[in-house]
Amino acid sequence: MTEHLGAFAAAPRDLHAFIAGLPKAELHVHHVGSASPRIVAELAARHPDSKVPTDPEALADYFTFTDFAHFIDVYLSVVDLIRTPEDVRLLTYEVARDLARQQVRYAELTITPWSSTRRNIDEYAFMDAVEDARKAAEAEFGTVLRWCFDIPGEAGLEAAEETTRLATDDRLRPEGLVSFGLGGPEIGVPRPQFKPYFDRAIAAGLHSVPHAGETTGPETVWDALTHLRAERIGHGTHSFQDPKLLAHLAEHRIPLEVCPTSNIATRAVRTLDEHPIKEFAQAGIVITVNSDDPPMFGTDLNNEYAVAARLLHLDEQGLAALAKNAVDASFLDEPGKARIRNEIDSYTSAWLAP
Ligand SMILES: O=C(O)c1cccc(C(=O)CC[C@H]2O[C@@H](n3cnc4c(=O)[nH]cnc43)[C@H](O)[C@@H]2O)c1
Ligand SMILES: [Zn+2]
Repeated sequence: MTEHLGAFAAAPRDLHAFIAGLPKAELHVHHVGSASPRIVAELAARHPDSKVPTDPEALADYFTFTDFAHFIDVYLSVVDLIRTPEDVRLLTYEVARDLARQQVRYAELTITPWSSTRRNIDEYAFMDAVEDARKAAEAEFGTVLRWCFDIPGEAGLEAAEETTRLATDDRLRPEGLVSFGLGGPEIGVPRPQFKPYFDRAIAAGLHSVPHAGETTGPETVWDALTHLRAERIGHGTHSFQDPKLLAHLAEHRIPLEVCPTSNIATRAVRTLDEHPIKEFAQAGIVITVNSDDPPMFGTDLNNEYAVAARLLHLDEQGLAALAKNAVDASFLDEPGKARIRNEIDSYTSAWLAP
């Protein structure tokens, strides 16, 4: 079993406590990939024919991946556990609870609606379920959720068409939807083919946030910028291989949604010490730190901040700046951003006061 949370211990104890209480925003976290072992067990109990283990130790082994393709296979077995609107609501609400526990004030959750509608969940009931959970989470936990609907690229243009319809049809489109993404494997799934779908989503007012450069090289990031008009890049890990791209991302202030532990768990990067986050910082790129599929990768957002603190030699002020990067790069409205920025500043000042 991979034990990525071990990295958390590497942060000094005080920094660890500082991170735990720091108000944060999470910009790159997947809906199904956030199902905690407790939720997976509950869903599996509802649907006992599933092959997903429910025992936490067996689940930790099950969530150890040989490569990105293996990760997607396992991911889809968890997707198979979500069969009813009530499953969707439970998952969404419990994900919000886990985020709130980490002092996450705002999160953009990536949802793949096509995976649910193709499993015969009624599209209106699906939208009602996520919206109902969003409103309950905000009222009960104080965590504001917004949605990114993503195309599962490997599923092809039919899935792209359906995802675009679900994201742009005024009768369906949920109030919390702010952005449009592209996920799944990158190898053999060229980004330019999705241009017409992104054009429609952008015309409907959605922000463009495709995954790119996670498992392929910098040319995929260029494609995401040029063809999909990306405003932020999901991962962008392999951007470090192209100095011109690094300069472009820095100059145009296009944030990267960096997910360090995810890159190790899917074997996109060999070790945390080899992670290019340092090169991104040196190039002056706006870095946001995120958890991607936290329970599947044995991590959470607090751990990702601890990893970033270690790799970038950040103190409390540096961590507060990192947290504010995520707020600034988010699609929250200005008053909402100002509220979280002020909270970060007050928390940090109080922590550092003699
Ligand atoms: O739902 C299906 O039946 C289905 C059929 C064929 C292909 C797919 C997908 O490609 C789903 C991929 C799905 O994976 C999500 N995801 C989660 N973590 C990551 C990540 O680190 N990098 C890329 N994608 C990720 C993402 O939301 C995709 O839509 C599904
Ligand atoms: Zn992702």
